[in-house]
Amino acid sequence: MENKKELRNWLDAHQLEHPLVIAGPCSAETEQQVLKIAHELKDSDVSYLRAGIWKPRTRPGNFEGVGAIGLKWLQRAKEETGLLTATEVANKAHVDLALEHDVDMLWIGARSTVSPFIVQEIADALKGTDKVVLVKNPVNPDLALWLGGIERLHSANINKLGVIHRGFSTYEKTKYRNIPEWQIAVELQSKFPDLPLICDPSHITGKRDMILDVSQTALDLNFDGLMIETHIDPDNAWSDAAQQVTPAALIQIMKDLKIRKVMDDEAEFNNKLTTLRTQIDVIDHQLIDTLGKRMKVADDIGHLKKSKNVAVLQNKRWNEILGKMILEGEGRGLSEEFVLRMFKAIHQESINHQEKIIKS
Ligand SMILES: C=C(O[C@@H]1C=C(C(=O)O)C=C[C@H]1O)C(=O)O
Repeated sequence: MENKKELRNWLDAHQLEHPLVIAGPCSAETEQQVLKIAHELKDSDVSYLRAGIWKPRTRPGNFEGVGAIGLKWLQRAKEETGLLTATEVANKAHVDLALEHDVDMLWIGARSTVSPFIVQEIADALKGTDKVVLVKNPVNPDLALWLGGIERLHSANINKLGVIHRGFSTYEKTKYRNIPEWQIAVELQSKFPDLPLICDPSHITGKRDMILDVSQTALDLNFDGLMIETHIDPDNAWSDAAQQVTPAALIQIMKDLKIRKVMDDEAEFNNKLTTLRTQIDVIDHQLIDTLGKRMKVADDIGHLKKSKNVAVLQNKRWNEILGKMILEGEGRGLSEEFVLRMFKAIHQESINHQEKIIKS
């Protein structure tokens, strides 16, 4: 699949002056709950009312969604408020029911995107549809798998496509529920600049008080829209209580978000930008040059180790370097996380160089 301008058509047709907003409860719970949320969101920036009807839960025994009856509640919400509707589908039966109930936007969840069999089944069931279909990233940070989902839908003649970035699972405990790994979304944008890209800060953060901050980052990275879980009584929600916000909080988030332009034509701004970018280019050149020099020293160490039959990995020395560099980084405004990532990558390259020498 190639990038093409038309990929944006369905989004442009909304003629919005703000990011696309998809909001509503994690799960549809009762008809009254769905209708109340819809009415509270009716006059906001929200275009699509979302609600989970079938909920894929990590472990059995939790609330797994109300099922098809919830689609009738969405239909009624649309009739009463004019909001378009959106829900997750995970197999052919879901697709058939969603289409029967005229759901306007369907998305494939992160746990389904990992399975090409499931995505293909959904693509076949949706063949040629004029509904909007969005693909959430797979739970593991695999851009090819994510794009593979889009390509399967595209091959089934579905033209109103988009992607949702909901973060990636990790075994490590972090401040996020699912770490954003923004560079994956940035890479996706550079491959498909016209494919609408939506951020789901609710699943990235898992916590309502971090949603504004992550939404702002997404907009600063040129995301086209936001999907935010919204509930009239978040603390008593039947699923994902901690990450849902009230409709009033959602409206406030929309007010607080700063929408930035992609570029500005003013000459003075552009001159300054060019000067600063020239500085970055020079520094990047120095970085590569310095790294090349460091690897040459690692090669010399490799030869030395080979001559005395000494192991490549030297944990004590390595941990000393890491400790020192974290401190030095701190003094220069570099986060521990960044210094660790960067030096782990450098260490791996150094090991690869020495391995090559020792094995030769
Ligand atoms: C270069 C060495 O080999 C390995 C690579 C290191 C590095 O690149 O800094 C540090 C320790 C070793 O694990 C060394 O032993 O000093």
